[in-house]
Amino acid sequence: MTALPEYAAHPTPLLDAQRLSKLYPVKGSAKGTLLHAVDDVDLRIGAGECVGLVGESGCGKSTMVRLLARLIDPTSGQILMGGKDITGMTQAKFVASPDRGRIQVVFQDPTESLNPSFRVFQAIADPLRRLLRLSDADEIATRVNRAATLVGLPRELVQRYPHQLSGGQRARVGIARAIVVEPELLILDEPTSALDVSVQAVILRLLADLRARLGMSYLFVSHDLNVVRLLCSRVVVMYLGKVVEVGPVEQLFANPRHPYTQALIASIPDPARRREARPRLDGSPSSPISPDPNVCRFQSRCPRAAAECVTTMPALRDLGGGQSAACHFA
Ligand SMILES: Nc1ncnc2c1ncn2[C@@H]1O[C@H](COP(=O)(O)OP(=O)(O)OP(=O)(O)O)[C@@H](O)[C@H]1O
Repeated sequence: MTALPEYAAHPTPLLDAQRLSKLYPVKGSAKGTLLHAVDDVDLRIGAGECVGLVGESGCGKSTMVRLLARLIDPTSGQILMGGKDITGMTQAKFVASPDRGRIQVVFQDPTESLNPSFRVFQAIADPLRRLLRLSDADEIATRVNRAATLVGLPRELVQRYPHQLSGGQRARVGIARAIVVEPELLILDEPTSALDVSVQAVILRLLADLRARLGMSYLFVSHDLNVVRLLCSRVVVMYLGKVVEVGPVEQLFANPRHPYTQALIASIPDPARRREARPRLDGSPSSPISPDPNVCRFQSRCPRAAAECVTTMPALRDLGGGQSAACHFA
């Protein structure tokens, strides 16, 4: 796919994937039949930029994540990190290279990515030892404690095992493990989909805060367009292994060009329609605290018309301070 004009805003991208492909043999089919899990994809992420990657299940998002983090080798194509080709070496060599710490991934299910026999401290210290080859105990402790504080993990939890934590706390440990090596790019692969809705909102706000504080770039992979709209400035839409549309988030939502993007946006639940269909429980249209969990309690003070509210997650609308910190229009 040729570069689109919006890339011009990032002339020297932090990450520049060029014509990236990953082909898998199809089991049970005629010999030589290949599945194009990722098919000739260009993707650029600017320094400090938050890019959303969306698409339906099976379109190739996770394969893209694994390729970009060099967890698997591409069939063809190049990945440049700060202008340096990181596909020149095999995945096995990349793991041992200093570039490994520049890209970190927060996976979907924190439980799966945490070693059950590691206490939280060990879990966060592990990438420092493995990727940065640190061995000084004081330096490791300082860095682990700093990362734990940044993600809001209380000190007393640092000596616990993963099974002694809540889902939200485990998610924080997963994020701390990723940021402890101070990556330039954080890839978030559906980071909240395994969490309760109320915890999702808190973790999304934490991620937004961390990006603002640490200046990292994010690739935010999600099937939830509302969340992508809240957090990202640019969106990449994948369909059947290909990128079919790229654009600034508001432009893409206002004027989707590709039929698949149009269908994705049309499938977003319309909160305004739900509100009309459902009678107010207290019978009072002006009640400041809505009993309807699908109606934002800050709606009366919101500069946007109710129909324009992008947030369908009730808890995300309810983060306090008169207007949600995560609200796109706050
Ligand atoms: N190791 C593999 N071997 C063979 N096929 C694979 C492999 N990994 C992924 N695929 C196939 O590649 C395609 C893309 O899979 P991928 O997991 O990247 O999609 P996805 O968009 O992340 O889906 P989901 O949102 O459900 O995780 C799918 O058809 C999948 O079956």
